Amino acid sequence: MAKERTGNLTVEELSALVAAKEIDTVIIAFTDMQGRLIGKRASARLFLEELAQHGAECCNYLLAVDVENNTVAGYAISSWERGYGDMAMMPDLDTLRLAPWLPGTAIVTADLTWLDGTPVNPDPRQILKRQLERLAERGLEAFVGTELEFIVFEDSFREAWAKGYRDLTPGSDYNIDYALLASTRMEPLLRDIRNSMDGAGMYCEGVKGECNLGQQEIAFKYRDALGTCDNHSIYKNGAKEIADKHGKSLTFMAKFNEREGNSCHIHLSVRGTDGSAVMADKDRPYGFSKLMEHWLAGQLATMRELSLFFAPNINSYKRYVEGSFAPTAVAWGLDNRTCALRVVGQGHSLRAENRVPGGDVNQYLAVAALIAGGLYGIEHELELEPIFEGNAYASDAPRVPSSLREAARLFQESEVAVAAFGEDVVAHYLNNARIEQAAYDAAITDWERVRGFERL
Ligand SMILES: NC(=O)CC[C@H](N)C(=O)O
Repeated sequence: MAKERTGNLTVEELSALVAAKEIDTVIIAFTDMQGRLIGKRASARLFLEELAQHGAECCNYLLAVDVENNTVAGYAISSWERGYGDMAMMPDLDTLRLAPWLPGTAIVTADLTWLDGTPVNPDPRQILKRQLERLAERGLEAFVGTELEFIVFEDSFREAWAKGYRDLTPGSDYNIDYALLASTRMEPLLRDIRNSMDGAGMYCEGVKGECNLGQQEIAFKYRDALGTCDNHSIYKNGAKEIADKHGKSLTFMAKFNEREGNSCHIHLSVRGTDGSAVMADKDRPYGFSKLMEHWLAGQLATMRELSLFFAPNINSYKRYVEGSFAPTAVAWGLDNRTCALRVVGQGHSLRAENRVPGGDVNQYLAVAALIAGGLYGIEHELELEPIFEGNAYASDAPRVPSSLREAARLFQESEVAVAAFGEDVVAHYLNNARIEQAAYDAAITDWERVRGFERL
């Protein structure tokens, strides 16, 4: 059998590529609060000689700025008072990979630590790792798939910026759900993204058109939760870099216009660490084990209070529109796309698809929240509410929060969040939400001018 080419690299393989002058640059990267891939490019030689073992420093404000990279107040770990010192990006060498769309470049994902080696608690990757440890303490392991949708535009990123993101030309002129013809026009870009990600160690399953103009979804095979979340950031950043090379742009924002939004459905299945199908029991209703019932019940019970981690931006909440395939009802159903939790699969693959996150989600935080919710259900042996059948948009089920303000208030009152993530992490992300809310409250939008300038 031919050796599977994965795109992942060992340090020895990297050394050989550096010696052969095929790789000269290593990007050391982490995912920030906003879900962006952040880091530095290092000479591959320096990486091999020093950084692989000792890490690379970066300013600790990288976990304490807003989207505009403004220094903003209210963070315990990072401030003018503390002198905005350094933290370290410690490469996780298991994540070393080629980045075939960047000449001569490899990428490694890093954990953030203080200079004494202790973890930086608000680092999204560490937040997820702690929840994975809690699962492992119960003999459980999570497998995850994230399904990012995005919208392609003919305009380059710089043209789109210069136009204030108005009057852009989408990659198609009509709804292209599963459409092959119009998607073919985008295929040079889409294929480049897919093949590049395969070459970076991901298993790309394919691509399909979606409902909005120019909207697409590239699917990747599920894998261990941490691996999927690491891949997610590399893919998201890489897809934009590749679009840029093609002179086009694409966006993952949750709701670009009043048509269909960009989702990031998260599929999460749980197995015993011994490989057993702990969520399935064919002799019980729907084939769910008691554990599965508690797990789903916990996710439903905590969905509203943890939604800040599913929907982190002002814009995220505009996606929750009746009849848009984005959920509004906190309910579960079997293969029911009107419910927030859509249960699918069987045996090992029996799982809930959480339809709440949009393309703007920070995947580490969302998966951490799903695990925290599920564990809460297991710990308290919560009973699963009856299945929802029919159109959940028209139901009286509790609603997904309708604004960042509401989500932040619920998160602030959440005992589950404090117990699972720690007070410092909760305070950190509440500060981020408050700052984003304040920036929005201070902004005067196009919508207001169009309505008010002449007519009011
Ligand atoms: N494939 C789908 O179910 C579409 C999802 C929809 N685009 C959303 O924003 O939720």
